[in-house]
Amino acid sequence: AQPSAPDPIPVPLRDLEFGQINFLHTTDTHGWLAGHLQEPSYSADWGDYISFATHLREKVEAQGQDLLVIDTGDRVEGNGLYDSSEPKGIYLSEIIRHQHIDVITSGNHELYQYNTSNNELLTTVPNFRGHYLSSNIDIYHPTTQELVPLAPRYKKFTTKLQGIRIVAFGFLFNFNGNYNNTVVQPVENTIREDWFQEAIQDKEVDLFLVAGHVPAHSPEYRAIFRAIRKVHWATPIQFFAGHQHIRDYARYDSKAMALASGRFMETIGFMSIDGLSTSNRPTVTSTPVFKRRYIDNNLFSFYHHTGLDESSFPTKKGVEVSKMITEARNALNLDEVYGCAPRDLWMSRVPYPHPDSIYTWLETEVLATLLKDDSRRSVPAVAILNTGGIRFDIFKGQFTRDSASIISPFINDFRYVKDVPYEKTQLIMDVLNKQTKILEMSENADALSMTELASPDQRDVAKHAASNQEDRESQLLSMTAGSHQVPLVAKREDLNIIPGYTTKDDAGTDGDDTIHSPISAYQVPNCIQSLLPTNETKMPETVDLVYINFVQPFLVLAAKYAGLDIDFEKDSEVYMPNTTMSDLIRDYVEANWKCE
Ligand SMILES: Nc1ccn([C@@H]2O[C@H](COP(=O)(O)O)[C@@H](O)[C@H]2O)c(=O)n1
Ligand SMILES: [Zn+2]
Ligand SMILES: [Zn+2]
Repeated sequence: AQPSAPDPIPVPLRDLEFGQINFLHTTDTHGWLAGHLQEPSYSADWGDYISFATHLREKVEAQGQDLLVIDTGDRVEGNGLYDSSEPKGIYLSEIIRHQHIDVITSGNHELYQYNTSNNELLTTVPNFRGHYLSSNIDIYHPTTQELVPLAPRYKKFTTKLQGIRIVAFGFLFNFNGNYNNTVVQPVENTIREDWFQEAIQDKEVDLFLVAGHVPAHSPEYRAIFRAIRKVHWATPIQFFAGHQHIRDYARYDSKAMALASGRFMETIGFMSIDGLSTSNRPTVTSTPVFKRRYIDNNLFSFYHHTGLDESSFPTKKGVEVSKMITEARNALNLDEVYGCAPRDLWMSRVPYPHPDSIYTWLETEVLATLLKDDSRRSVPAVAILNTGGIRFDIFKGQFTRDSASIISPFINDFRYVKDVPYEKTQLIMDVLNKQTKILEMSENADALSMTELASPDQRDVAKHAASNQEDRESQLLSMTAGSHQVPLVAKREDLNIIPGYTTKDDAGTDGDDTIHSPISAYQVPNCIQSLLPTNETKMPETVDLVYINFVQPFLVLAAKYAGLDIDFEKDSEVYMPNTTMSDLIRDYVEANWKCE
């Protein structure tokens, strides 16, 4: 762990249940390779994860079993370790490569910017040659301009000890917000291509492995499941999922499961399968047994699951990588203190609006006081911000350079359109905040989902049904009941129960390794707004409509719905040039949050 990371708290744990093949899975790490420096439950770093995977591999291999390590993308954007370097990501790529990863894929964040996807092609793919898979992404090569697959479409391999014959794919969900140097083919089209159909015709396969930056419960994974089942009615399929930033597990049938392992290095997903027919043992006919576990990323959990301790756990490589992270953080000055937060500000632990809501704080304090273009000082404005642009809570205490990247990593401009009737801006807000898909009537027929504007974990509305009190209480009850059904090795009287994940998924409520008390979660809107004041006291008739540029494609549709004829490409201009949300937050913190 990093020198300033808090010690983990001893808590009751559920064991891992191993099988013929075992998996460790990360997704949506978004640069958090240092772990969480303000939260003991997630305080292990990438070096610790390397030690953990090494020991777990030794442990299962000693039993004649296999271990594979998977990562399903969104490794970039969201933490100072990635976003603070110039160019971005120079330290991150060097650190990540030290983990042995058997199957690795791209997320959408690898594709938003021209440089990020090129960095995948020129650095990450070669670093993980033979392991990086990209079934539905092509890229215009930066030197030849030729459209080429980002990485091989699929691979077939046999595991070391069990001789399990695996055909593996690497998918990205149907993403259309990529920069124009990449092409993401819809999954439903990809699975009709010859290479995919040939790959799934193979009869000598014991397991299909579909790794992807795709939600566990999604039309894309259902389509892949159906395509494989048309040819192989009974071959087991293991999906690894991501993008929604939630812990989740989907059961497609008795032999096809999907595991999603959260976000931001909070969770190391574990999966095992037993009872597979293999090249070594071809005759097993029973239904395989799938087990899943969401491991809290901290040393207490790692020691427990490996049976090791403070002195026997660290490996040479793990310690070296932890040191690389410390050195990178120092070189980037990530601990530089901008101010001290007087209280916690939450994304979804409190309702919105609320005095402790980060969005209420942004609306009423940050945007209202600091967002103003010099040339538009006398013009009132309504500023619209997508809640998904805000990525994490603010904890009471030191607010650092790292915190600024963590809360708001994106280089999004503010733009504006002048003379928009105030009433229409409110209609636009209503449309943006509907949880609907809108079909663009113009030249392309892509559906834009307004929920893309929100924080990723807000998109699965069903999951958030769990935010109401009744459901939380029943979760707590079933969690306690569940704890009787699985081994609870570390349950001792002196162990605390602390707030954290209490996951409910298709296999029940016993997936988390750590028994936690629940945390409240409330739905927040897709977009928030701030009325930027002038000296005028009465409500203006027309305003500047100011917005974060990420919102523009959605705004185009919402404005049409509101009956406005605005050509956003032509009619909008940059508002407060060279200013990002992160800059405004930093300015606010420096001016208002003095440390004692
Ligand atoms: N420039 C950007 C890019 C993304 N966002 C927000 O992030 C969401 C995607 O995040 P995942 O980690 O789930 O892939 C996206 O839907 C936006 O809400 C942004 O605000 N600005
Ligand atoms: Zn993500
Ligand atoms: Zn994503």
